[in-house]
Amino acid sequence: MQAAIEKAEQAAIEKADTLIEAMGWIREFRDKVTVIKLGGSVMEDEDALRHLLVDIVFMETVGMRPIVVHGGGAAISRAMAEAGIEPNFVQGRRYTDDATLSIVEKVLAGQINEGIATQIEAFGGRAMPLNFVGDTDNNVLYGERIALTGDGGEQLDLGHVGQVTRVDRDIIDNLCYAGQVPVIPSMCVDDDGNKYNVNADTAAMAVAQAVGAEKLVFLSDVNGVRQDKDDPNSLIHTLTSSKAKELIASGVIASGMIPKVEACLATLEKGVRKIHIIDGRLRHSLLLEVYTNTGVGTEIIGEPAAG
Ligand SMILES: Nc1ncnc2c1ncn2[C@@H]1O[C@H](COP(=O)(O)OP(=O)(O)O)[C@@H](O)[C@H]1O
Ligand SMILES: CC(=O)N[C@@H](CCC(=O)OP(=O)(O)O)C(=O)O
Repeated sequence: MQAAIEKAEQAAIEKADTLIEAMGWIREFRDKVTVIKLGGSVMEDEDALRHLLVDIVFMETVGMRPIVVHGGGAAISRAMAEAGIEPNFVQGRRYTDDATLSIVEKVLAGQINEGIATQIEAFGGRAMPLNFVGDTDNNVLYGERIALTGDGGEQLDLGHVGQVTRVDRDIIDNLCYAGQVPVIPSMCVDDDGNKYNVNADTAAMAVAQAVGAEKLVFLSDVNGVRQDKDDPNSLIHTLTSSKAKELIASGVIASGMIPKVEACLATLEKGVRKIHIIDGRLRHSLLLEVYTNTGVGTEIIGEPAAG
C-alpha cells in the first residue's frame, strides 16, 4: 500500500517537473512566428495529421504564432487518376494543363485547405483558410508563370505552374496577432487573375521570407534527408548548403526532396535561420523540434564560418 502511494506521488512530481520545464520553453518561444509546411505525403496518414494539428493548436494556445502552408500532391494525383489523367512531373513540379489546374484548385485550395482549418477549429484552435475559392476571396499568394530551363538550357513548358512573387503579409500578420492560424494552400494568382499551381515547398519558403519567420519546418513522410533515400539509418542530421548542392547534383537528393532542399537553401539566403525537415508521422515531432534541443530530423545550415 505504502509503495503504491509513493509511486503515485513520484509520478505526480514528475508530471509537475515536466510542466515547469515546459514553462521555460513556452516563455522562450512566445510570439515567435513559425511557418509549418504540411506535405501531402504526411497528410495521407489521418492519424498523423490529427496529432500534428493538435500540436499546432497547442502552439497557438501558448502564444506562439504558427502559420500553416500545405501541399497535397498525393490527393491531387488520386483525383487525376479518377479523372483518367496521368500525372507528369518535370523537375519535381507537376505539369499542369487546364484540366489538372481545375483539379488542383478543387482539391488543394478547396477540400484540403478548408479541411485543415475545420479540423484545427474542431481541436479547439482558431484558423482561417486563405484561398480564392467560393465567395470570400482570402488569397494571400500572388505570382507569375514559372520559367524553368532544362539541362540543355531549353525553356521547359510546365503549363499553369507558377512561382510566388508577392505575399500579402498584412493579412497573415493580423490573423497571427488575433490568435488565428493562417492556413495557406500552394496556389497563386497573377495580376490578370490567372491561377497557378505552385510547389508547396517553394510556397512555404515565400511565406517564411515574407513574414520574417523565426523557423521554417517541413513535415514530410521521411525522417529527413538521407544519404540513401531508402535507409532511415542514413539520416543526415546537419546539412550545409554546399553539401546539399553536391547531393542534388549527384542524385542522392531526388524527386520531391529536390524542391524541398532548394527551398531551404533559398530561405537561408533570405535570413530565416532555423530550417528543419522532419518526420510528421512521429508523434509530437513538431513540438520536439520547436521547443526542445532534441534533433528529430535534418537541419539545413549555411556554411560554418572559417577558422
Ligand atoms: N535523399 C533523400 N532523403 C530522403 N528522401 C528522399 C531523398 N531523395 C528523395 N527522397 C524522396 O522525397 C520524398 C519527400 O518528398 P515529397 O514526396 O514531395 O514529400 P512531401 O509531400 O512531404 O512534400 C520522400 O518520401 C522520398 O521518397
Ligand atoms: C507545381 C506543383 O508541383 N505543385 C504541387 C502542389 C502540391 C504540393 O507541392 O504538394 P506536396 O507538398 O504534397 O508535394 C503538385 O501539384 O503536386
